[in-house]
Amino acid sequence: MDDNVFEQLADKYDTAERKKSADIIVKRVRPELAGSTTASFIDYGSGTGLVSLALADLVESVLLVDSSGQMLEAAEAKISRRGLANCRVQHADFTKEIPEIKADIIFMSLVLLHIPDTEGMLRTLFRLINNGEKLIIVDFDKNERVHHPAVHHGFSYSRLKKQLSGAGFISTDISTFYRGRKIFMKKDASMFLAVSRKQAEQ
Ligand SMILES: Nc1ncnc2c1ncn2[C@@H]1O[C@H](COP(=O)(O)OP(=O)(O)OP(=O)(O)O)[C@@H](O)[C@H]1O
Repeated sequence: MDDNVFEQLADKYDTAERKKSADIIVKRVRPELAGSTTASFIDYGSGTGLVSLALADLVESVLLVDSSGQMLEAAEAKISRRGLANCRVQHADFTKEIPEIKADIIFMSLVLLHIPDTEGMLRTLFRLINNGEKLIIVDFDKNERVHHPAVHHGFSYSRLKKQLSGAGFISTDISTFYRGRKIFMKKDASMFLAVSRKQAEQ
């Protein structure tokens, strides 16, 4: 398929709702990337790049990783149309196979909730982050109104912090930054941002 077809696919996937939530997330994440102009950045579970392509001007390079080839083809079409020379894509599912890649910052937005083994994923991400650098997670706060067999119903600060420290991170700052109507499985919900640090080599 040519770029045009994938742009149409992105248009179909990038609904008004998804764009709105991506805009809210981009606004919250941009200040976290101040001073990161030399950083390599991985967006794990990037989808079509709605969030990370809007962060690309703040970092040295962006690698969009997703388990869906179609999402990545749509992302690639956007990258080439916008001439984003520092962005590329990689097809991977870290729950199945972990590629030989490293980054200064790994970012994961509304993806951890889809991954059954939270601790296993956090340990994997820890290994891929360069010493002294960080993991940024955006996800939903724990929400008793949400019930779905394949999705975590959000995360509590205390449990997630424990899991992050179990994975090796030395510190985590978490804060809720947005509350919205019907944003999580059609239920009212809130989103948090967590920044976890990996110790610099001693
Ligand atoms: N294990 C995984 N590894 C890499 N990418 C993943 C994995 N699981 C999901 N993704 C990607 O993360 C993105 C978001 O996940 P998913 O498609 O399940 O949610 P969604 O369709 O956006 O639904 P929702 O709106 O409920 O979040 C998608 O681009 C998907 O391909």
